[in-house]
Amino acid sequence: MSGAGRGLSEVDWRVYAILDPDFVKGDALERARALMAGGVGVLQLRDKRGDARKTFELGRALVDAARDTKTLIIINDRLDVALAAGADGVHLGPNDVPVGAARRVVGDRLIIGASAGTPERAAALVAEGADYLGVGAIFEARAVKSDASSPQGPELLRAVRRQVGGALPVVGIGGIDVQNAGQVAEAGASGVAVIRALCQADDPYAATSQLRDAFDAGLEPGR
Ligand SMILES: Cc1ncc(COP(=O)(O)OP(=O)(O)O)c(N)n1
Ligand SMILES: Cc1nc(C(=O)O)sc1CCOP(=O)(O)O
Ligand SMILES: [Mg+2]
Repeated sequence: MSGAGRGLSEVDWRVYAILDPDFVKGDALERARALMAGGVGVLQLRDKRGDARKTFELGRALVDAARDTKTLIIINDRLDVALAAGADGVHLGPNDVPVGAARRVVGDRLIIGASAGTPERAAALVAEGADYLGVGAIFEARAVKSDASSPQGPELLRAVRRQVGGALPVVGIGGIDVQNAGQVAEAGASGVAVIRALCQADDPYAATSQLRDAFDAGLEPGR
């Protein structure tokens, strides 16, 4: 059960927005509100340059803004900030607190997401207690994350699904947009995690539903 009382099975993973203040056009909180109105199921705060206080303050504002919505709020990297801000969860990568250690501290109080770049890593993270996986880089993403892997293509998602089965949500990440979201759905992902496609869209509300439609189209049989 998440910090806000929502169970994992109630979450709509199809559009997972990552709000990164370094890439947001305009005001971050205003954009977050538009994304929530557009129906993003998950919104991650990825604040790579803010200090803990600044991330806490924006995180807290996002938690307040999400209160009467179905959007889950996740904090990137910082377990302490996720707990203090009352977020639903934390997303942990290879340079963050290990998933198993985080799980021992928070039990079921937080959803714990983790980054997997290979099927083997995905299996290890599931064993450590991850609730969902972010898998990438699917397409080119080094303009946003300088240490992202070279593009692995949707085949990486297929390989991760073969390894971990359907037991937990798996979102693709890296260079995903309305043009290629369908390929990510076809490869077995539960959703698409995106920065530029939503942080830089002129109309974030419309962009959210376009991305969801593109993802859904990839799920249609015989496509
Ligand atoms: C949903 C999702 N998947 C992967 C990542 C990447 O996390 P990480 O590898 O820790 O890299 P940074 O984003 O912290 O630079 C993510 N943030 N979200
Ligand atoms: C934060 C992040 N993680 C990645 C990974 O491969 O783990 S790629 C990436 C950047 C995603 O930004 P955009 O949607 O604009 O490509
Ligand atoms: Mg990280």
